Amino acid sequence: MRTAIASARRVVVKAGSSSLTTPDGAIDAARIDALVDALAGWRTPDGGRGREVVFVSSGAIAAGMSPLGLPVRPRDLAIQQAAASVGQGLLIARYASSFARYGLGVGQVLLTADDMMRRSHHRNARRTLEQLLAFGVVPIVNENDTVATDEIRFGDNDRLAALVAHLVRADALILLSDVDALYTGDPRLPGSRRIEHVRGPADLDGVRLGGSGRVGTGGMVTKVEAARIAGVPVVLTDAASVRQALAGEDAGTYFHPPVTRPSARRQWLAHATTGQGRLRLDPGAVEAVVRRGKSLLPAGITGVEGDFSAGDPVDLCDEQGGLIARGLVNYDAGEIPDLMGRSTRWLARELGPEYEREIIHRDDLVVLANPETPSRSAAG
Ligand SMILES: Nc1ncnc2c1ncn2[C@@H]1O[C@H](COP(=O)(O)OP(=O)(O)O)[C@@H](O)[C@H]1O
Ligand SMILES: N[C@@H](CCC(=O)OP(=O)(O)O)C(=O)O
Repeated sequence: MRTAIASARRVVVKAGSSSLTTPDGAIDAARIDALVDALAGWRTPDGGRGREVVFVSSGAIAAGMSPLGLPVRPRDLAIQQAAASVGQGLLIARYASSFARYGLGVGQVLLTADDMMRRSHHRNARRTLEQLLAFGVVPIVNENDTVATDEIRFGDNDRLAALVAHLVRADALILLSDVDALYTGDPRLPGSRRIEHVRGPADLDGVRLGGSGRVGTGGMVTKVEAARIAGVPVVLTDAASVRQALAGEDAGTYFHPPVTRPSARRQWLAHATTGQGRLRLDPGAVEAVVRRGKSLLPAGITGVEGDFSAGDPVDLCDEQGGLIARGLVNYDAGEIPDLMGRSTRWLARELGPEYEREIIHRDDLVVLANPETPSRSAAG
């Protein structure tokens, strides 16, 4: 028994396009009803309140294919957006009538990656979701496909689901796909075995994470990444197993949570933001920030790139350009060259006491890489 899941009071459940639509691009009403049966049943086991579900639903583009006469999933962004516009309305209408069978209302919440990054939008989204839950309504979240451009899109909803789990401080995340678990390789190939538990990156050594099916987008790579960043227990399985998954039974693949859950602010900084510029640090500053949890001072900075403003998230890199941390910067990009390499005492004496402040305060910093392991390049 997975007790952390069985005792969860608030869960985020994400279903991929392949679980909600037919391969030719139409809503699969029977499967949606079956999924809603399971979610409504879990939510009100004894007709009472107290368990809450936030449902992240993909499938807008896929559901718009057949009505628009599109034989295959479109690649062109404008056609995808038109399909999403048609399909999203149909999906929500279907959820509304399906949940109505249980006397439950639904609320549509469409979000972009930019909404997750901007603190004020993020706060508003959280308030709305909390209010919907307080009304006993089931929020149904999707990416706002009609305004998302290729560069900033989530594309798949796996990462969005993990960010929504952060946003509502969910107890668990359930990812539903058209495969019942993560396998050691593409499950369509002979010899692939189900992985029951993932406790850390070592459990994924040698696992081949393939691409998506006919109507989905991210494949397994984005699901494993979502499980890595969720910060809570995650189950990856198929829609037919959602009841067992929510009951904490042995279904699909169970991703164990980290020993300590990061603060909401650090989760937001690490996973919902992108650096608006880069600061290069000397080895002493890397050591202070990564190992000693110190604030970043001007003395340890050797380079600055980008056109950011005070308050923006910026990436911190080591001398090789490897990404080591991200933080909310206290100065505009244009101010930093005059401060770099200087002690705070010198800056306060020469420029005034307001220049004594850190470049990034340690409460606004999150470490992203351990310098003992090769760091990812921040440029990519
Ligand atoms: N190692 C693996 N384990 C499980 N499934 C895999 C693996 N590698 C590739 N896949 C494929 O990933 C697909 C699911 O991804 P995707 O189509 O994006 O789903 P969804 O629409 O549910 O988000 C499955 O159909 C499966 O064939
Ligand atoms: N927002 C998009 C999600 C696209 C998609 O295919 O996602 P997924 O099925 O989760 O891999 C939609 O609703 O069509």
